[in-house]
Amino acid sequence: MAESYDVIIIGSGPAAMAAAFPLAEATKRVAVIEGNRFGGTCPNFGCDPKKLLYTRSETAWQAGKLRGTGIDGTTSFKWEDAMKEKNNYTDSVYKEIEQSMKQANIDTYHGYASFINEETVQIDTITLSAQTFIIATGLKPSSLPFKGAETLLTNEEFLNLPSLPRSIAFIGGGYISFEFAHLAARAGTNVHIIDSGDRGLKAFDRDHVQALIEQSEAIGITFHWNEEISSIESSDYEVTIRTDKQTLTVDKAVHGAGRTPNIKKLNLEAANVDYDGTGIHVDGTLQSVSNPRVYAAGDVTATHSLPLTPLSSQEGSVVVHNILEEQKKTLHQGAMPSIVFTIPKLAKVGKTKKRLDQEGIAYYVKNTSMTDWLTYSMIKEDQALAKVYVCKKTGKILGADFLTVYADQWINLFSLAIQLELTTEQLTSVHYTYPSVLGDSGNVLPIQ
Ligand SMILES: Cc1cc2nc3c(=O)[nH]c(=O)nc-3n(C[C@H](O)[C@H](O)[C@H](O)COP(=O)(O)OP(=O)(O)OC[C@H]3O[C@@H](n4cnc5c(N)ncnc54)[C@H](O)[C@@H]3O)c2cc1C
Ligand SMILES: NC(=O)c1ccc[n+]([C@@H]2O[C@H](COP(=O)([O-])OP(=O)(O)OC[C@H]3O[C@@H](n4cnc5c(N)ncnc54)[C@H](O)[C@@H]3O)[C@@H](O)[C@H]2O)c1
Repeated sequence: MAESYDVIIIGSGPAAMAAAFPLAEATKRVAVIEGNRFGGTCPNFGCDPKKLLYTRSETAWQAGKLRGTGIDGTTSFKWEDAMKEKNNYTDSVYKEIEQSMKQANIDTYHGYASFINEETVQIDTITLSAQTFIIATGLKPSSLPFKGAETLLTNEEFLNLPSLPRSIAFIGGGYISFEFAHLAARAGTNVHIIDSGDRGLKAFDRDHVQALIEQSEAIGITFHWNEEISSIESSDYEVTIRTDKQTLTVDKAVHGAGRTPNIKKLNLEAANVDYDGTGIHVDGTLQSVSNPRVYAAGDVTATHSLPLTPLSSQEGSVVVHNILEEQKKTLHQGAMPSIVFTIPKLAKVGKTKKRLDQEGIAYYVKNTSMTDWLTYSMIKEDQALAKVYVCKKTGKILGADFLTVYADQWINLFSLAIQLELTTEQLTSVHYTYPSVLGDSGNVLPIQ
C-alpha cells in the first residue's frame, strides 16, 4: 500500500523549502521528493556557486584596478583554485539541506516523481499518496531547434568544470551567458556570445546594456548578434558551431539560451493538472486551475513572474498559507529587483521607460553618470551609471536602473522605496552615512 502524507512536495529548491519547513512545523505530515541534489538549482547549480566564483573574480578585478596605489603584486582570478572552494560548498550544502529536513520531521525521497493518478505519485518502485501536492520542479535548459543542441554544456556542467578551456562559446545572450562569460573571460578564456536576437538582456535598460556590452568587449568577449545557429558538432577536443553567417570552432559551448518548465517527467495528465510550455496553470492563490488538490510554486508556475529565488520562496510561502488557512492569500509580486552579476553589475527594479510610456504615466527621469564621483573614482571604476524614474504627479519613485559594481546596494534601496511607495522627498530626508554608496542617493533623483 502507498505511504500516505498530508502534503507531498515535488522538488526541493527555494519554493519547496519555503513550503516544507512551515508545513512540518504546523504538524503536517510532509514528504519532499528530489530527483537531483536537495536544495534545487540555487545552492547547487545557480545563484550561490556562481556568486562564490563571482566574489573572487570581483576581488581580483578590484585589486588589479588599485595596483600601484597601495596594493602590491599581481592578482588574478584562478578558476581551478576558486573551483576547489566552490566544491567545498556544493559538496556539502545539499546534504545539509536534506539533513535539516529530516530533523524537521520531513520525510525525504530520492528520485523523479511521476503521477499515477490524482492522489498518488511513483518514484521508481515506491508509491506515495497525499491529500495535497505542491509541484515545485523549477526550470531546465530549453530544447533548441538545431542539430547537436543536446551536446551543449548546461549551467550544472559549466559550474563543475575543474579547469576552463582556452575558448568557450555561450549560446544566448541572457543572464546566464553574461554572468558565465564574465567569469570565463576574467579567468583568461577567449569568449564568444552568440544570440539569435539583435541584443541581449532585453528586460534591462537599453543604454546600460550597451555600456555593459562595451565593457565586456574590453575584457575580450566577442558578441555575435542576429545569428541563427544551424548545427553544432561536438568532439572530445572541439565544438564547431555553424550559423547563417559563419563557422566558429571553440573548445566548449554552453547553453544560455533560455530555460523551460521542468514538467516532462511528472505525467501531469494522470493528475489532471493543466499546463503549457510556460508552466503549470494556477489561479492567484497558486492552486491548479484543474485539480484543487494540487498547488504549484516557484519557477515552474505559469505566473509570468521572473524566475528568481526570492520570488520562488515567496510563492512557496503563499502556498503554505493557502493550505493552512481558510482565508486564501493571492500572490502580490510587488517591484521585484533583478541583477546580473557581471563587472560592473547591471540591475533594475520597478517600471521601465517602455512600460511607463505604454501606461501613459507622466514621469521625470534622471540619467546620471556617477563615474567621477568620489565613491567610484576611489575604486577606479570605469563607468558607473544611474537612471531613476519618478512620477510627475505624486513624486513617488517608479523605477530605477544601475550599472556599477555597487548596483546591488543601489537596487535594494530603490526596491524598498518603490515597495513602500516613497517619494523623492522622503528618500532624501533619510540620514545616510558619509562617505558611502547610498549617501549619494539625493544626487541620482530627478529634481522636480
Ligand atoms: C546559473 C543560474 C544562476 C542563477 N542565479 C540567480 C541569482 O543570482 N539570483 C536569483 O534570484 N536567481 C538566480 N537563478 C534562478 C534561481 O536559481 C531559480 O529561480 C530558483 O532556484 C527557482 O527555485 P524553484 O524552487 O522554483 O526551482 P529549482 O531551484 O529549480 O528546484 C526544482 C527542483 O525540482 C527537482 N525536480 C524536477 N522535476 C522533478 C521530479 N519530477 N521529481 C522530483 N524532483 C524534481 C529538480 O531536480 C530541482 O532540484 C539562477 C539560475 C541559474 C540556472
Ligand atoms: N542573476 C540572476 O538573477 C540570474 C542568473 C542566471 C539565470 N537567472 C534566471 O534564469 C533564467 C534563464 O536564463 P537564461 O540566460 O538561460 O535566459 P534568458 O531568457 O535571460 O536569455 C536567453 C537568450 O537566449 C537567446 N536565444 C534563444 N534561443 C536562441 C537560439 N536558438 N540561438 C541563439 N540565441 C538564442 C534569446 O534571444 C535571449 O537573449 C532567466 O530568466 C533568469 O531569471 C537569473
